[in-house]
Amino acid sequence: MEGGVDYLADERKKAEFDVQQMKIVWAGSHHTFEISDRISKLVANDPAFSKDERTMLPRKELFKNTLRKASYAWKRINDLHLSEEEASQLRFYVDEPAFTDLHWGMFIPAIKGQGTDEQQKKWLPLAYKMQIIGCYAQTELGHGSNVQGLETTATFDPQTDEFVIHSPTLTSSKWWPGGLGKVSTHGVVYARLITDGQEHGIHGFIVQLRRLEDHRPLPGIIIGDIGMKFGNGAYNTMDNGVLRFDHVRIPRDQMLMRVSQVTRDGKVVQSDVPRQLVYGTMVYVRQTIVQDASCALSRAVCIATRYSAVRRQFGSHNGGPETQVIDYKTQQSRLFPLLASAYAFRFVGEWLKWLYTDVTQRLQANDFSTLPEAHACTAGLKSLTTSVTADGIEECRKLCGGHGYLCTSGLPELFAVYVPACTYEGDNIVLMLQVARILMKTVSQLGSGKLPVGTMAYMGRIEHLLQYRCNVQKAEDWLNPAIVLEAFEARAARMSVSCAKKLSKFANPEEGFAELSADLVEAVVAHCQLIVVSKFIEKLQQDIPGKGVKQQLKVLCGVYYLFLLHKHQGDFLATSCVTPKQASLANDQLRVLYSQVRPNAIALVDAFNYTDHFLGSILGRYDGNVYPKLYEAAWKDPLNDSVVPDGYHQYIRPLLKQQRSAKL
Ligand SMILES: CC/C=C\C/C=C\C/C=C\C/C=C\CCC(=O)SCCNC(=O)CCNC(=O)[C@H](O)C(C)(C)COP(=O)(O)OP(=O)(O)OC[C@H]1O[C@@H](n2cnc3c(N)ncnc32)[C@H](O)[C@@H]1OP(=O)(O)O
Ligand SMILES: Cc1cc2nc3c(=O)[nH]c(=O)nc-3n(C[C@H](O)[C@H](O)[C@H](O)COP(=O)(O)OP(=O)(O)OC[C@H]3O[C@@H](n4cnc5c(N)ncnc54)[C@H](O)[C@@H]3O)c2cc1C
Repeated sequence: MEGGVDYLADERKKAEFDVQQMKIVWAGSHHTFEISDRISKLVANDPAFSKDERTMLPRKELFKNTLRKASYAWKRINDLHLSEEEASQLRFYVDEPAFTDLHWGMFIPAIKGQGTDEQQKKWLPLAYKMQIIGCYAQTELGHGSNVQGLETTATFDPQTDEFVIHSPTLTSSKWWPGGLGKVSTHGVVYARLITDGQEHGIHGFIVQLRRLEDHRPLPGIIIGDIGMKFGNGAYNTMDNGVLRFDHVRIPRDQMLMRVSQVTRDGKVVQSDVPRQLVYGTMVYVRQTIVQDASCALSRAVCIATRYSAVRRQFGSHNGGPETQVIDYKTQQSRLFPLLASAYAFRFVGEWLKWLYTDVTQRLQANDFSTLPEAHACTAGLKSLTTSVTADGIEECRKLCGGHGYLCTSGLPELFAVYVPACTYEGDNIVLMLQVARILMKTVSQLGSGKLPVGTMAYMGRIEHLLQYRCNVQKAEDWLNPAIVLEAFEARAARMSVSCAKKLSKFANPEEGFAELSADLVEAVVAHCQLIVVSKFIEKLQQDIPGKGVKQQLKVLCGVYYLFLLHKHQGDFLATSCVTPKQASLANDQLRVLYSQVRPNAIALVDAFNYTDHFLGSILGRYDGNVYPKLYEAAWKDPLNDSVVPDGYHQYIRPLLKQQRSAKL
């Protein structure tokens, strides 16, 4: 709290659990809580990281300001000798998309994942010290989703032992890479490998783009920013770029050679690692995006929940206070499922991080068996969580009524920054269709004796799930996790099997897949929701200390799955996983759970431990002092710098004068 009156104090007193312990559950551990708490305050208390005017700055100023912040952040990281974990938290709490995200988040991971030991030894120290700044240059003007369709070429020249990087067409121009437009000195550039006139698929190459002396593009390189993007401030702090190559030469050892090598005489040698590792950086980032989803959604929910407790409309009796809008059942039924989803995504993100770490360790030991599971889970969960989060932020804006539309609510910028997550790192539909292929393959192999593993393991009980009948008889039965899991498993399995049956009727499976793709996406959604529900339930099986903490999480878990059951009851009914009566009981139980969330709502968002700086929202202020601050902020708008606006004499006065003379 920043001092002064706490207008939400009464709300905080209603909490039935230990908020401090919940903060630790949210953070993941005492250790991560301590770091994120300390670093978020460090950033919040430093005026150099202020975000106040961000939505009002013209692009050039905005961008320069981002450069200033990034350079200052780097200075603080070094001055304070921050660890890698602390440094990454600092960049997170600075809360401004910048070239550094791509440098640390994709360029370095690409070299780590696809470079040989020797290449890592050469390039990583330079990147870690930021003596070079890198981006991830994959997408082109003509192709993003279809990576195999990229047109940039990397042709081996045996005479000079070099690759010639070239953009043969306009559509082969690299287009979108963050950090490329104005900052990066280097890029991991994805191009079509050609040796001896033969094509060998897409590979990554480290290419220097700008001179280190004066930042000018190297010969043969055309480079710039692709222009303004959606929203004020928002993602416009990022220099997403365009890049063309005119026969640019790089040494042979700058092809990332963990997956395939090109020998001195131009032979392509495949390692024993699968080709899909070329896509490994995307798997890594998709996993981080799931964790980011819980951050973005929790942030919007925190704003909407606090404001809903402050805002009052209607319902005054005998001159008493009006009703807090959070007490309206409709408000609760829109807000609390999002609150529950924020927690659900936190836990599934935690699990996915574990899965990714496990897969990485296995890969290092040349065990590639869990790669398809990692691909399916990261692709599916990235799609599910970003879609729900983007829609959820917009719902939170609506939950804040008119004031939610003001930039000072923080919600418009949050939405504008967040919404491309549905597209970048793989368009959500394209990724869901990847999962659909894996689901269909799993179903088709069920009779072969090959047991499905990991998150698909439930398919191994297909006979049982096809015969399953839900035995809920009263509303409280829906609080039994075993019953819930079976209902979600049966729904997902039946939807997949139904698609597989339809698919088998097509003579050409590819045509069938295309024809049924909308149904397949629905089956994937059911499968991914099952994963999130099951990971939430698994979390509840852990030892969770703190008075009332586990109980609150149980309530939120119930809200999460019963809301899904209610929203998708069409699926559950159509697959006969529940009866209309059972669906109605689920909804009755959901209402009971909403009333249990209500007294704890403010404490549940306090548990995110967000500073007012990070939230960047007057409506979401910790102290709930909304109206005076909204009023104050309005006067800070540049439009209010003068009482009579610029342009009055040119445009308003002649207009008014003309109307007066017309009347006369
Ligand atoms: C503050 C934040 C901090 C850190 C985070 C940093 C940054 C994140 C923040 C913001 C993000 C900012 C920018 C985003 C950057 C980008 O957007 S980079 C560009 C991303 N581009 C994409 O995601 C492209 C999407 N397309 C694809 O992935 C592929 O083209 C495709 C998978 C859709 C299709 O590829 P194909 O080669 O045609 O494959 P296929 O024939 O369908 O499949 C062949 C087999 O390979 C398997 N497979 C596919 N992908 C993967 C993978 N990634 N990993 C493992 N395996 C994979 C597939 O299952 C097939 O397997 P089979 O067994 O059936 O052969
Ligand atoms: C803010 C932002 C930052 C980015 N940063 C980077 C970066 O740093 N580096 C980089 O390389 N790239 C970056 N990208 C590019 C991004 O990865 C691509 O835009 C993304 O992968 C989607 O590809 P696309 O643009 O080709 O979409 P398209 O594939 O053209 O999608 C258009 C529509 O077609 C549909 N569609 C496409 N294929 C299919 C199919 N097979 N079946 C059904 N429907 C289909 C999609 O669902 C979508 O509705 C960034 C993009 C954005 C918006």
